[in-house]
Amino acid sequence: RETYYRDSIAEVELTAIEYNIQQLKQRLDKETDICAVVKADAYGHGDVQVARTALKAGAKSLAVALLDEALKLRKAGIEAPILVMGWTRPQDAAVAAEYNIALTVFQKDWLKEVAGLQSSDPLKLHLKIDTGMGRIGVRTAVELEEVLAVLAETPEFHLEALFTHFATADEEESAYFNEQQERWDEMFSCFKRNWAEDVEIHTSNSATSMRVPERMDHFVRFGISMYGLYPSPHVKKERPIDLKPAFSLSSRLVHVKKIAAGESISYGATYTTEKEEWIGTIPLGYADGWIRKLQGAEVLVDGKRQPIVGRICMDQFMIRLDQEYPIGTKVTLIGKQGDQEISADEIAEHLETINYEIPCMISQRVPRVFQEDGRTVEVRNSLL
Ligand SMILES: Cc1ncc(COP(=O)(O)O)c(CNc2conc2O)c1O
Repeated sequence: RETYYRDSIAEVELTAIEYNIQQLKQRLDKETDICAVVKADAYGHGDVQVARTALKAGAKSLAVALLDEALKLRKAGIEAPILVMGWTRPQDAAVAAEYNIALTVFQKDWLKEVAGLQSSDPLKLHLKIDTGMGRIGVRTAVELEEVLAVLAETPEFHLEALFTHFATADEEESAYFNEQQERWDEMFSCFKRNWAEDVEIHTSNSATSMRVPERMDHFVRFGISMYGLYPSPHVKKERPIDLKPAFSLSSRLVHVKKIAAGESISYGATYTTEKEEWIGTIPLGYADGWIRKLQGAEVLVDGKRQPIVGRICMDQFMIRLDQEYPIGTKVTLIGKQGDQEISADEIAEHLETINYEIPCMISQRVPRVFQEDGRTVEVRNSLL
C-alpha cells in the first residue's frame, strides 16, 4: 500500500461515486447504460480507482479525452470499452486499434489518412456531430455523407456510434438546448438515410441525463455528477437526483503563533494584524493547485470558518485562527467539519469559475487517498 509523508491530502470517497451512479441509474430507463467520464484523471479524483469503482457500480463503459488516458486505463488492466472523445492524431490510430480503444471521428481527411496507414486491427469509431457546441464534429449533411462514404469503403473501420454534446444543458433557458436537439434530429435522420447498419447513439452529459432522463440514448456520458457535484447552480436548485460529493481536501496546522498588532504576514507583507492574533500555517500552496487567488477564502478548523490571510505561497499559506490550537490540528479546505461545509461550489464561486475546475486543479503533488465508507483502501502518491 503506497504511503505519503505530508499532512495535505485529497480524500476520494469511492462509496459516494457508487451512490451517485445508483441515483442516476434509478432515474434513467433501464435500457439506458452509463458511460463513466474519467478524463483528466477522473476530474482530479484518480482515474484508475474511479473507473474500477464506476464499473463495479454498474457503468458499462468509460470515456476519456486523450488516447494516453485510455492507454493508462488499459495498462491498469481495465478491459471495459473506452472511448476517446477528443482528437487523436492519425498516426496514433493504430495504437488505439491494438488496445481496443474507440476513437472519435469527424473529418473525412483524418479517415483517409488513417486508412492509408494500413493497420490490421479493426478500429472502433464514434462519429461526432457538432449540433452547436462549436468545438469538434460534423456540422452539415454534406460533411456527414462524405465521412460515411469513406467509412463505407474501409473494412477495418467499424462505426459503433453517433454522438453529440450539448453546450447549455445545465442552464435554465432551454432555447439553445432545443435548437441543438432539432439539429441532432435532422442529422440523425440524414445518417439513417445513408447508413444501413444500426449504431448506438449517445448525446447526454450529466445535466441532460438528469433533466431529460427519457431521452433515447443507448448510454449517457456521466461526468461531473458522478463525482457528486451539480453541473450548475440552476441544476443544483432543481436537484433532479440526490448526490454525494466524493472529493475532499484537508491538511494540518504545522505552526501556530500569537503575534502582536501591526505585524505582517507573507510575501509583500499584504496582511498586517490589527490586534494581537493567533496565526496558523498550513503546508499547501499554489504548487498543489491551491492558487494565490484563494487569498481571502476560508478553511475549517474545529468546525469553524477561519480566513486565509496574506499571500498564498508555493507550498504553504497562513490563516487567522479564532484561538490557539495545537500543532497537528486538522484543517479542512474542501469538505465538512461538524455542521460546517466548504464545498467545491464555494471555492469555485470565490475563484469566479465552475466547480468542475476545482478538483481538476489540485495537482499531482497532493496524494489521493481512496476511501470506502471513510476507511482508507488505497493511496496514490505520484512522487514515490
Ligand atoms: C464530450 C463530452 N461528453 C461528456 C462530458 C461530461 O460532461 P459532464 O461532466 O457535465 O457530465 C464532457 C465533459 N466535458 C467538459 C467538462 O468541462 N469541460 C469540458 O470540456 C464532454 O466533453
